[in-house]
Amino acid sequence: MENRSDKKDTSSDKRELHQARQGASNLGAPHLPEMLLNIEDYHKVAKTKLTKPAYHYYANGADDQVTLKDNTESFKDIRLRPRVLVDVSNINTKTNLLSGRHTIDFPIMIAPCAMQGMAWPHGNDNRGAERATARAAASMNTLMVVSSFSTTSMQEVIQPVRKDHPNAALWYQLYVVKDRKLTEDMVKKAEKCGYGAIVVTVDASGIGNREPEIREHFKLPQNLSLPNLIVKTKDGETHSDVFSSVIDPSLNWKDVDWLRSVTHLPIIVKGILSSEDAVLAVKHGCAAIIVSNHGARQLDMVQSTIDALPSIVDAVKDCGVDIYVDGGIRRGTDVLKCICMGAKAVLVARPILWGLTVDGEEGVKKVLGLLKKEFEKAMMLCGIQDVKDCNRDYLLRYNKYSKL
Ligand SMILES: Cc1cc2nc3c(=O)[nH]c(=O)nc-3n(C[C@H](O)[C@H](O)[C@H](O)COP(=O)(O)O)c2cc1C
Ligand SMILES: CC(C)CC(=O)C(=O)O
Repeated sequence: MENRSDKKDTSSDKRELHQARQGASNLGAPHLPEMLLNIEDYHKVAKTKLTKPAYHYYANGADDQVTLKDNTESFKDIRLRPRVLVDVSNINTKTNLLSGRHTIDFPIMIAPCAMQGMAWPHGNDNRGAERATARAAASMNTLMVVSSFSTTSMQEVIQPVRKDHPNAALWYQLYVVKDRKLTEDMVKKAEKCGYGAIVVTVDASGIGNREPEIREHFKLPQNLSLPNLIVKTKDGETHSDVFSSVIDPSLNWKDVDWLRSVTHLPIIVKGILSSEDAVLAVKHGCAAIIVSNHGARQLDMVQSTIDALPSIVDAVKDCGVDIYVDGGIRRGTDVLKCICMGAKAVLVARPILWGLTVDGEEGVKKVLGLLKKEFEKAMMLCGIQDVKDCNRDYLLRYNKYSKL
């Protein structure tokens, strides 16, 4: 059995949550919701609630998971260099994206995450998960990127959310599929239903070798589907089989030009790790780039994203494109380091999945709220009044005692 339940909150759900909290407390995790103080607390509780295959699909990285560890550990090699006696009675974290196309309250966005239905199998016919995430993002005044591999169709995510939050900011993440007509249809549909940009993922010509999920025989549960791709997995078929059969490994820079020709939406490339590719993205008219190693789920042994970020910023900072970064961000101080290094905003994936698993929309809101609060406190204690003032003078490379 893959899913815990497909019904609305009932007393058995509450019993389950109580048991999960008790289990979590045996694992050393806090059991009172108000004691979930940080992202790792949410992770511990989520682990007790998810099925083993789903947990391994969400949590793990590729091969020996060297980069997975680096993504979080590399933040520790950078230390903060605060300034004092600065008036920080009003901290401003409002951030403009894509030359003012969107304004978000704080520079932390939700990264595209496939198959959220396993984390929150509630709502109409199991289509509530991505909606819960989108509602949480909208009510916190930040942005969500919806995955091509979502378990709720792109229309069914955006339409109900926009009813309550007419300005909800959502972007659509695109996997370019071999069937270019379907790719074009997806892009046009995203444009029609109100998504604000197309985020094309470019680091997945094939799926990474994720051994823990293979060992656990991870498969999308039969009661879930991938409606954007018009795919329902067949018996015995894994998401990796689906991925290999639909994703186009011939994708190249000419396709980025083609994408720009079929939509008016800004194109953002996700999965850039070199300054050369960042420069190419600018040449091919992309509006923004996301420095990402796909949460270390694709190619192991690549650089952590916080280490890849500075040379990319240096290469394209004057070109008028936004630079975003994701990977291993778990604390407000991590966010501050990214912004001081030159990113406009960051994205988080796994923390959102942990919040969604623990308490649906409320859980995602709490996780976003935690990161926001930690970020504001880090700015305050660093003597930074406005996100626009973040720069590398606030950073030190630990052990090398040099400024970045
Ligand atoms: C379970 C899971 C599913 C993901 N699905 C997608 C996806 O559909 N498309 C995509 O571009 N990236 C996907 N990613 C990668 C994230 O968007 C992001 O790049 C990365 O996970 C950020 O690192 P973090 O999880 O450490 O925050 C996924 C990541 C996870 C953990
Ligand atoms: C279907 C998957 C390849 C989605 C994804 O990007 C991921 O699991 O990292």
